[in-house]
Amino acid sequence: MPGKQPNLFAFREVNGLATALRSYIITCQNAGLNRHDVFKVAVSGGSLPKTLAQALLAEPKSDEDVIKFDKWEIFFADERAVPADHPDSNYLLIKNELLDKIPIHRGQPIVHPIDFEQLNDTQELADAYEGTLVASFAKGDSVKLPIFDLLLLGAGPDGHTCSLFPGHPLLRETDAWVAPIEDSPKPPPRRITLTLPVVTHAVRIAFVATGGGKKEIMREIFEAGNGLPCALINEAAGDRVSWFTDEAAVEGVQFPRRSFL
Ligand SMILES: O=C(O)[C@H](O)[C@@H](O)[C@H](O)[C@H](O)COP(=O)(O)O
Repeated sequence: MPGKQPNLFAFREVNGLATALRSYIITCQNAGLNRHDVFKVAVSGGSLPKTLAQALLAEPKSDEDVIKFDKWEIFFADERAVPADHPDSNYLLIKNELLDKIPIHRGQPIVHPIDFEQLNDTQELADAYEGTLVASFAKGDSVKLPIFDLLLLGAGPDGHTCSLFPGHPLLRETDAWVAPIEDSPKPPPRRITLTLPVVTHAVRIAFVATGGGKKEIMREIFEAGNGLPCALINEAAGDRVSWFTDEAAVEGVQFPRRSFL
């Protein structure tokens, strides 16, 4: 892998992973607040929201260990083409796991769901969500790409992340910030997703991948690459990428682990 390598952290248990993830997110949050007095983060679905909730809802251990939700602006890395109250909705998942359990004062944190109730056409929906990103990240200026402070992503057993699937033409998208997909190999087929250039442009990108079911694809991502979406992100963003895994997920993976300080 050329250039700087991603950080691979492997924890014995998800508890240790969640503690480290909390501390990593606070570091990213504080950097975002220093930069622009807001923390702009995008999240995806799968098992991530549950681990995220475990990390973020934990009791603070010190005065520095503070999650400033009132400064957060939360976006979605991808979404399925279903209403926000549908069981397949990533928004519903994160709402149930996390948002309903944190204090919301005066509309803070700001949450930007992708709501298929308003528009059912995936291209129109992608354009509308891109408009949401433009309003937040560009503010009237011409900006080539949005810069998220942090993306919190999962890794599928086929090496997909967001709704960017292996071998899919969407991986070659260079202009759009948000794109529709009508033929996702993982159901449901209709979705919208952040594009690869947006993902790799983020200040920090964190993947959470746990369980022995991930070890084959983790080997492929870290040892061969094979153009898998997760590997493309590792290659493009290098040490801006951090993988939070458990030992089961990286058993046999030939790639140096870093210790989490
Ligand atoms: O939209 C989806 O289909 C899921 O959100 C999916 O992208 C998920 O994030 C990965 O498959 C990892 O899932 P796990 O973390 O549950 O393994």
